[in-house]
Formats: sequence, C-alpha cells, structure tokens
Amino acid sequence: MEKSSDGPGAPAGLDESVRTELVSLRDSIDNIDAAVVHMLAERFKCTQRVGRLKADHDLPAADPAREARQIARLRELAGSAKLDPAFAEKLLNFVIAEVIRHHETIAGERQSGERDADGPR
Ligand SMILES: C=C(O[C@@H]1C=C(C(=O)O)C=C[C@H]1O)C(=O)O
Repeated sequence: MEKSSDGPGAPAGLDESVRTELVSLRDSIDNIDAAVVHMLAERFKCTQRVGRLKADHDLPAADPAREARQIARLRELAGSAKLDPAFAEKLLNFVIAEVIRHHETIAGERQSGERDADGPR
C-alpha cells in the first residue's frame, strides 16, 4: 500500500516549515509544467503549419542543417542558464523527432489525397 500522507502532496510527519516549503516549491513546479505544456502546444501549432507548407511545396520533412543550428544555439543558451547543454540537446532532439513524424504524416496524407483526387487508374 502507498505511504499515508496528512496533506495534499506532502508526506505525513513532516516538520511544518519543511511542509510549507515543499508545498510552495511544488506549486511553482506545477506552474512551470503548465507553462511548458502551453509553450510546447504553441510550438507544435507553428511546426504543423511548417509541415503543411513543406507538403505543399514538396520540401523534405527534416532539415538537418537547421537542426544543427538550433542545437548549437540551445546548447549555448543552456550553458548560460546553468542547464546541462547535453540535456537541452536531448530534449530538443526528442521534440524535433516528433515534429518530423508529424511532417511525414502530413506529406503522406497529401500524397494519398492527391492519388484519390486523380481517381482510379
Ligand atoms: C520545423 C521544421 O521542421 C523540422 C523540425 C524542426 C523543429 O522542430 O524545430 C527543425 C527542423 C526540421 O527538421 C523546420 O524545418 O523548420
């Protein structure tokens, strides 16, 4: 069974000042997580538009040169922000891989749409 707790999100038997600090820090973490989700949602709205542009103009889903520039920039920013640059790179690569998957899906849908519009051969 799970360990019992005497308050939302704080383990039982904790010193009051420790509990207050833990709850306050977790409030901020929750706000930051919400901001990250909203920012990612906005980023994916932009990348979906890029995906449609690429599909309309027969451009490849991935742009490795652009990715290399973004990674170099993000590593630099991470370093100044005291965030591990290797972590920043992994995170960006993770997001970009999902974006490329979306772009491939959009391109595939365009192609099958065009085939359908051409009618049976
Ligand atoms: C969004 C694009 O497509 C891909 C995804 C990228 C991203 O998520 O930042 C960057 C380069 C591309 O591989 C783009 O070309 O700008």
